[in-house]
Order: sequence, then structure tokens, then C-alpha cells
Amino acid sequence: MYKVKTFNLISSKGLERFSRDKYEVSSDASQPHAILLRSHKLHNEVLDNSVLAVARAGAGVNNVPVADYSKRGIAVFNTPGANANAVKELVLAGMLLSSRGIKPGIDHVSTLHNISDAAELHKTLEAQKKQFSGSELKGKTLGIIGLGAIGSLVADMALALGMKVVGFDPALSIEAAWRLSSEVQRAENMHALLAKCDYVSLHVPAIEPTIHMINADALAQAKEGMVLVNFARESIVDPEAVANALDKRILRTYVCDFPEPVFYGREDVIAMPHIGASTAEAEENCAMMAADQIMDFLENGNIKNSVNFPNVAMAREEGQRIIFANENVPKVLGNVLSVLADHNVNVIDMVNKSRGDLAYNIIDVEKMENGHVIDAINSIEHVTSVRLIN
Ligand SMILES: NC(=O)C1=CN([C@@H]2O[C@H](COP(=O)(O)OP(=O)(O)OC[C@H]3O[C@@H](n4cnc5c(N)ncnc54)[C@H](O)[C@@H]3O)[C@@H](O)[C@H]2O)C=CC1
Ligand SMILES: O=C(O)CCC(=O)C(=O)O
Repeated sequence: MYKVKTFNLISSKGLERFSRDKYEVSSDASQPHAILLRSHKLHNEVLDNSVLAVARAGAGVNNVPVADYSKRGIAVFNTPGANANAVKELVLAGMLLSSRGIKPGIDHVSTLHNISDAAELHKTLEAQKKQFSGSELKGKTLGIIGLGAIGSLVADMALALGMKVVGFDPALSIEAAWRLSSEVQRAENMHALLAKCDYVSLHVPAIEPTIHMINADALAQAKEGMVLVNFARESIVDPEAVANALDKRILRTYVCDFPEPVFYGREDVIAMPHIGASTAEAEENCAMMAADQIMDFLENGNIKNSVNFPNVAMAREEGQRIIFANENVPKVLGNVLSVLADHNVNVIDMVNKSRGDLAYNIIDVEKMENGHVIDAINSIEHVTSVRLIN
């Protein structure tokens, strides 16, 4: 029986993927083989040694101490693109909220509840509505920083609305580049993008080079009156610098999914409670993808969409499957094969792949009589995790 421990509310569509005869899935599972979570922060959790995999039902893995887990041979997964459409739609809502008098207009209407005569109400509204006029998105320039799953959908949406789109992404993958519309203009650097855009939307992961990438220096380059949209992470902007830029009217509005105390009471900040991915569809997509990845990893050792391990897949053969991870240094695989030879274990098939400092291996062997092989592999220097699947 495999055990999966969950944090956060995981869509039942995902939880239902785990068959009851093979999996026990609960928020209080002890000694779990895998963790399935959304935004819960794992940095302060003591993880049982039983854990082999952590799957983030979502995109950002800044709530997971990936480097520590890599050293322990724990595979960390995410669900690329599974919630991208949900975020894209809220980016559009954010841009519209910043450009039209939608929220103040609605708030104003709710203050008029004491007018019981319909004709008087309509007359009052018509007389006052000029306070709530705005401007259109069509013809404006949107800058997108980070052109991955979400950024590319935001680009398509903005182009469809008649906006000009400028993008910046120095780490763009080939796959993402293929997805991107040729109408997106490339900015040489972030400052060039900030200088010419009416709206700028952030879609980068929270990693060391992006922390506070929107700071006082960056904002000093911004086109006056720019709207900054942040559905990425709070740490990507320096909140004090954003507040200063709003004070100086360099920024017209800051739209974000990450409220900060420094923004309380500001009418030029539109803050949402981290709901970019909070749609039934996105929650289902993420949970199902994460569940499938956990199952294929636990049952077959296959890896898809890991953020620290290489993608690996090998069809199952008869016999048993040895899976081990190691530091990516010479001789480890050779030493493991020597152990197998010393124990008269016949190899049927194998795959060895590396990613950065890590290597991951699947070796299918004929059924072993000797129970000490796994212990012997475990004691080889630089092996970080090993297990046997029958
Ligand atoms: N508000 C919410 O509920 C959600 C927020 N997010 C956030 O959005 C982020 C992006 O999500 P996806 O588009 O799905 O990820 P993704 O991995 O598909 O795209 C991220 C892109 O950022 C680029 N990038 C990395 N460093 C950069 C830099 N210094 N400058 C410019 N571009 C850079 C990468 O090359 C990549 O193309 C996630 O990491 C997460 O933090 C994601 C989903 C929901
Ligand atoms: O699970 C959520 O609601 C948050 C989604 C998110 O921030 C992400 O996927 O990076």
C-alpha cells in the first residue's frame, strides 16, 4: 500500500485517480511515500525519511525546499501549464479593473440603496457616471516579463484584444519559443521593456535572479503612468519601491495577487487573495496531473515534469525494477553494476540520465533471490536514494 499525504484542498478529481486498493491518501498519513500539496510551505516541515516524491499541484515550487530534497534523492514535481488559463483570465480582469471605473462604480452603486424610486436612481447614476470613466486596452502596449505557459497565453489574449505586446525572457525554452506568437516583439532587456509599456505583467518564477527584480532601479525606467500586474509572486517586487512609484505617479496602479501591509488603504492598488489559479478547471487539471505523476513515479519509477530530476520513462519488463538516484559524479553507475554482478543479478534493461548535479537510474533485473542487493547499493558512495519495485 502506498501512502500519500496531502496539504491544502486538493480537487477530488485528482484524489480519485488514486485507486483505493493501492493507495491511502489523507492529510494525516504517517510515513508517507509522497506528498501532494498546493501552496503549503514545506520549508519548516520535518519530512519523514519515507518520502520519495513531492508533487506541487501548480506551477510555483518556491514553497518547497527543492535543493535540500534533491540532496536526499526526493523527486519534486509540478504541473506545468495546468493552471495557466485561469491566471491568464484573471490578468485580463486585473487590466480591466485598472483601466475602467469598475470597482469604484460598483461600490458607488451600492451606496445609493436609499433611493427607492427607479427613475430617480437612473437620473442620479447618469449624472454621476463621468467619475467612473476609463480607457481602453486596445492600442496600448503590454510588456510581459516571463513568456512561459502563462506569459504566452497572456500574449495571445492581449494581441486578440488589439494590444501591442513586448516580451522579455532571457531563459525562454525552445518549446515555449515555438508556442509564442511571432507578433510578440522582443525586448533586449527588462529596462527597455519597462520604458515603453503602458501595462507590464509579471510571469516569472520566484527564484534567486527574479527576487525584487522590480525594484527602485527598475521602476525608475518605467513609462510614466504604467500599470504593473503581478500574478507571479510577492517576492518578485520590492513592495516599498512599488509604493514609492505609486506615490510619484510613475505607476498608475499596482494589480496583484499578493496583498502586502504597505498597500493597505491605497486606492491605486488592486489586491486579490492569491486566487490566480482558483478555478474548478485549474484545480482539477493540477490535481489530476500531479496525481498521475506521483503514481507513475511510485509504481514504475518514471519521471515526468520534475523540477529537480531528469524526465525518465522506461516500459516495464518482467522481473524487478531497481531505482536509484545519485550525485552526478563518475563511477557510481559502474559501482552499482558491479554490485549486481557480484550478486549474480542479470540486467534486462536500464536507463541512466542526469540533470545538473543529480543522476537518476532505472535498472530492470531478473527476479533476485538475494535480499541484500538494495542495502549494498545504498551503501555505495554518492547514492542518495534506492528502492526496489516488484
Ligand atoms: N497567482 C497564482 O495563483 C499563480 C501564480 N503562478 C506563478 O507564475 C509563475 C510562472 O508560471 P508559468 O508561466 O506556469 O511558468 P513557466 O515555467 O511556464 O514560465 C516561466 C517563464 O519565466 C521565464 N524566466 C525565468 N527567469 C526569468 C527572468 N529573470 N526574466 C524573465 N523571464 C524569466 C522562464 O524562462 C519561463 O519561460 C509561477 O512560477 C508561479 O510563481 C503560477 C500559477 C498560478
Ligand atoms: O494552488 C494555488 O491556488 C496556487 C497556484 C500557484 O500559485 C501556482 O501554481 O504557482
